[in-house]
Amino acid sequence: MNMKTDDAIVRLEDVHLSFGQTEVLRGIDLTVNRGNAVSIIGPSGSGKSTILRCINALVTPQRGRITVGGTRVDQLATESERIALRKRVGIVFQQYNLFPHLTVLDNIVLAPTRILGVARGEAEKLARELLEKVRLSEKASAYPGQLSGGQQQRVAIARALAMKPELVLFDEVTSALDPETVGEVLWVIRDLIRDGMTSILVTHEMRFAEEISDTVVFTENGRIVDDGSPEEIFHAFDNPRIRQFVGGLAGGRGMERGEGI
Ligand SMILES: Nc1ncnc2c1ncn2[C@@H]1O[C@H](COP(=O)(O)OP(=O)(O)OP(=O)(O)O)[C@@H](O)[C@H]1O
Repeated sequence: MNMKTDDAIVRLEDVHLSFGQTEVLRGIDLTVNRGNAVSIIGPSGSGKSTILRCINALVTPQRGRITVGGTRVDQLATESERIALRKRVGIVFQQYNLFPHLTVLDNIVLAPTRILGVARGEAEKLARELLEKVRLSEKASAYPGQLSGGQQQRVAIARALAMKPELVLFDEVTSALDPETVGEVLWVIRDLIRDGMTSILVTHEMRFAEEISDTVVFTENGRIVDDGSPEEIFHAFDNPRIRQFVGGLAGGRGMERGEGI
């Protein structure tokens, strides 16, 4: 059992964000406590990925407050402040973006040595521990092109963890994978969450979200229209929109992308 505590590590308050004329976030309030896992679900284009990008200072909202571990993310003024934040907040994307000319080990060692100034030997030791954690010890000397999509994504997760982040954001990390490699990536994430890693996940994998989340948040049209325990969101079905959305996903993979909703 994880040690769950009540202290918030992430807090979004009335966050509004537009790209040009398009209002993408329309007043998001979200609190994530240390050691918890929060899944964000909802139709395509509802703003899920944008919420993660706000937390990681990849985009800046026009209105509202975002706090990560005491830092006002919405007020970061310089790129070096944003980089400092990103050392503490890992993010894993749908596309793994590993360096193809570097071995798996070197991909993981790169950021701790270059950005944090960790000694090579120490960074390598941690990288090997992380490879064990993501069940890829035997691939340390391989190049990304020699790995399956699922294996590359697990390396990308190890790379994020090598920075020893306070929390990790997972942005649809299995959406680009072959169905047979999705499970191995989800197992790794589940292990991390069980170990107490604070995590926010945008996912279309409903069963996974149900299994691993402390809280599930449902977004639509840039708003959080419901949130609660997995039991409340997936089974109580007070909200007909969620019932329709989750029910629709049972219809096939196309529906998982939110099509036809
Ligand atoms: N950089 C950008 N410039 C302009 N519009 C953007 C940008 N990023 C996202 N959008 C738009 O913002 C809206 C929300 O996008 P977002 O990726 O957050 O949705 P999502 O809920 O994660 O969708 P999906 O499940 O399809 O990934 C979409 O209409 C998208 O086209």
